[in-house]
Amino acid sequence: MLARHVCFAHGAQDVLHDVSASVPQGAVTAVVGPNGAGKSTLVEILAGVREPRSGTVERRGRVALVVQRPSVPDTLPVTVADVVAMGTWPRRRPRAEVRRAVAETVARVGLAGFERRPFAELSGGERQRALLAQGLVQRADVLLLDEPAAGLDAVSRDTTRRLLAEEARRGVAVACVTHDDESLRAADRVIRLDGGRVVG
Ligand SMILES: Nc1ncnc2c1ncn2[C@@H]1O[C@H](COP(=O)(O)OP(=O)(O)OP(=O)(O)O)[C@@H](O)[C@H]1O
Repeated sequence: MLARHVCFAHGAQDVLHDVSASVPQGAVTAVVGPNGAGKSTLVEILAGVREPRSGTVERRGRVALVVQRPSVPDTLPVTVADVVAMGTWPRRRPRAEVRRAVAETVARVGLAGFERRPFAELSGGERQRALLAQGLVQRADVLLLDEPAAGLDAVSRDTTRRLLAEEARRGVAVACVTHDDESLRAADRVIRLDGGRVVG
């Protein structure tokens, strides 16, 4: 995946200035920089949920985006298994295969036994892991994540890093916004943003 000369404005103000960056297959790319640097905006543009004001994004294959944990109404009647299964919606698969993939992926993120729990009843870190599972179950060619380790304990952060490395090993182009030094060290490549520009 390749972004070329991307500019993006929230309202009248540009928050990304002439950003060019690549997210190659088979590698984990960390997207780092201070608060407000434009990391989430860049990931949303790479994912195609926002359109650049100018510049281009070249995408190959299917893209999965893992958003930061959303707040959900307590009464929202969806379970962990439902949230993960939503990741299978873009590509129709036989029901038995969906069930198997959901169970496998829930276990990969360490949530085995939580399948029937209402999503709204999970802790913040558990929700984040369910959303990671929703991204992984898609088996997309590009996996984009906005701070997947935010609020996770050390063991879960470690699991998340290992899962992203596994995805990269099977050829996925992984890009991950992070503030965490361990994730930065574990990444194969880095896109460093500051003030909406690529630096360093
Ligand atoms: N919906 C919005 N409307 C107006 N400005 C916005 C909006 N979303 C983000 N911004 C601004 O765009 C800039 C980049 O925000 P972005 O969320 O991409 O930064 P970030 O690097 O992901 O920050 P953080 O580390 O705090 O998550 C910031 O100055 C922010 O205030």
